[in-house]
Amino acid sequence: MSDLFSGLRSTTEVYPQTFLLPSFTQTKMLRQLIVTIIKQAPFRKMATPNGHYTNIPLTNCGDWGWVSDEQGYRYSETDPLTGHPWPTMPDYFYQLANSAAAAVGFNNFSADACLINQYKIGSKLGSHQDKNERDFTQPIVSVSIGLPATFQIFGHRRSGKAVEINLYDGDVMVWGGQSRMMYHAVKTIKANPNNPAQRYRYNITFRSSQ
Ligand SMILES: O=C(O)CCC(=O)C(=O)O
Ligand SMILES: [Fe+2]
Repeated sequence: MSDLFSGLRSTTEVYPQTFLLPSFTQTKMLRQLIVTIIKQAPFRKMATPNGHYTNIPLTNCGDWGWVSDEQGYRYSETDPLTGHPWPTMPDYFYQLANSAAAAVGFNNFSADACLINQYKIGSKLGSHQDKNERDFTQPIVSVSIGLPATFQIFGHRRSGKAVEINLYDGDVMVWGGQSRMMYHAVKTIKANPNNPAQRYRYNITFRSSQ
């Protein structure tokens, strides 16, 4: 683990091969880097195959970006909004993803895609699997910034009883191995009574897409 991202509280396995790394990172630099990224590739909702739009505005950085349109979900080397390559993944992001993965035993993680979601108060993310990547031996590394959230783990069923994990600014989750294909969701984001000025939650997921 690098000194930059050493955890303050202890790591827990919240579900088989799903790890919570509380306060693993500071988020000031991450926010600044997101500001730079969205100047080149703004947050946007994307059309979905069922004729709707994604609930959550999103963007990407890295060699590949997750995209959705009427045809389906996939990874693309270019931003459909601009036709340009996605912004380069900042080295700081790459180091963070690697050190989080390595901290829980995924030593060869190499993210080539980085999806950034923007949640406002009242928004949520429905149950889904992250399954558009090619190599399911590689984990997902997920970083929470801003407003708290409740992350739900359903396991191999889409719904039913969930394990609920509270996620706060700076928390990182890593899931891989037998959890890699788990169904997961984010419950409706609420205002933070400890910080009423906070308006958004950002989530960055690092993926090995190819
Ligand atoms: O926002 C989160 O914590 C999870 C996001 C997620 O599951 C996704 O982007 O696929
Ligand atoms: Fe996901």
